[in-house]
Amino acid sequence: MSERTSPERQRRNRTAPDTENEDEGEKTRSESVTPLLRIEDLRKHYVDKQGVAEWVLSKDPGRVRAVDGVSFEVDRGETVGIVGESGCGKSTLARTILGLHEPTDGYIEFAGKDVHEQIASDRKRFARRAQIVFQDPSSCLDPRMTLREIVREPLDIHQVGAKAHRNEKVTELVERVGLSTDQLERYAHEFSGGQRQRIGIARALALDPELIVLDEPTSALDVSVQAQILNLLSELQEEFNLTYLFISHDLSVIRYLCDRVVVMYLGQVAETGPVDAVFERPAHPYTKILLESVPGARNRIGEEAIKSDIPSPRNPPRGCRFHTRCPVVLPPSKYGMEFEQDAWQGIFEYKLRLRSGRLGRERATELAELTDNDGNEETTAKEAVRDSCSIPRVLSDSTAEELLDQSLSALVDGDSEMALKIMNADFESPCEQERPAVVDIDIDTDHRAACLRASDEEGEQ
Ligand SMILES: Nc1ncnc2c1ncn2[C@@H]1O[C@H](COP(=O)(O)OP(=O)(O)OP(=O)(O)O)[C@@H](O)[C@H]1O
Repeated sequence: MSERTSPERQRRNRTAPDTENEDEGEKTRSESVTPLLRIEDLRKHYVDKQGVAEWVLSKDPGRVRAVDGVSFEVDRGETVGIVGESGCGKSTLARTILGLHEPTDGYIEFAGKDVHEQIASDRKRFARRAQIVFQDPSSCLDPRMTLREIVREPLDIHQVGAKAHRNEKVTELVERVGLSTDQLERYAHEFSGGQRQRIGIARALALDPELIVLDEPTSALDVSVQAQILNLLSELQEEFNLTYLFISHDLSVIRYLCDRVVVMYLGQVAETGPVDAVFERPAHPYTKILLESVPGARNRIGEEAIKSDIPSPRNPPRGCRFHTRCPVVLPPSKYGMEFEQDAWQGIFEYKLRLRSGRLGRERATELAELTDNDGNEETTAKEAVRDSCSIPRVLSDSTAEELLDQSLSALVDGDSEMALKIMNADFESPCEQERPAVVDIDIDTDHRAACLRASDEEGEQ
């Protein structure tokens, strides 16, 4: 890892928070330079209740590592996007930041102060400063309440001003989000999806928050309605000096709305930086795949473009979590970079298939039967396995060739365990061993990625 001071650290150094004079509503000098939100090595693990029997018997029930060591910052007035496939921990991250989940470990700072302490001393005050808008507003809009009551509820709970003032504020908010005051006595179910989302936004704005977490706020809406809501969010941000944390699957929406983006993979940060830098010069293989798999305007994550299914956060791969799907896994250092990349990817694919149990003697025989080679049975099966994993018939490195051949022989003899043992001992990628640190790609723009290839390049500079 670089000896240089990371941008995060540099920013922190110039901000020694002077929070003593921080009266409610008063912005101190330090607030203007301190990031509004600072997350450091945040973890949120759920107790895994899947398989109740196992859970009851086990003294150490399994854990779902939904968020597992995430660090980033959000400056005031910024919009930071959180993107990643379903299940990578985006919502858990958002809810933990807002204090809706207790973190397992790590630190969350809001306006220069520990969120945990802020919540412990005055949960209501923190709730006024940080609000959330959910994907499906219906889930949090009580069907027995009218539009007026829904938007007024936070003001009532927090006892903001007299009743007349609250009603006045409701009218202003309703008009500001593009709804009509004629609709104030209507119930939530009488509104369309887009209108319900406007209600959710008005409600989130009621307490004049500084931060709004937008959890997939437009993904349930039609494209045209989506654009209207995004425009509304942009206008509101400028008008009320809001900071947004914007969670989405949709890369085109992220690019449209966000200043910076955090790409998450299995509970960890894969890459982060300004949207233009990350979209135009992605440094992490996962980001590249996400971007390549989504041509056209509506850039949704094309999971089919990635080699295999996403592993479970219950049992994430060790080392780099992306190594089981990565198309550019590093070759073992003992073979050096002379190992042809294509050949190495084939060898690694063979190893992953062995490890997952997708490849055994039976499968090797099936593959051999599909070929029209009627030579020696063992040779045919070994060649069929090589072909199916795109491994050249002969590797240029003679030691590697000998070891791979031993593994293939064990496989076709029915000893998959030995076949895997050889591969584990002699073909272990650094990506399986080492969790990559998040390193600078471009220190000036705060573009960073967690990939051993990026670390190697940084080390060479
Ligand atoms: N209460 C819970 N108990 C156990 N596991 C949970 C709980 N909530 C979420 N998870 C698991 O944690 C992981 C992360 O879930 P999370 O909802 O944060 O992901 P996400 O990226 O927001 O997904 P999506 O885009 O589908 O909303 C998933 O594997 C999920 O099944």
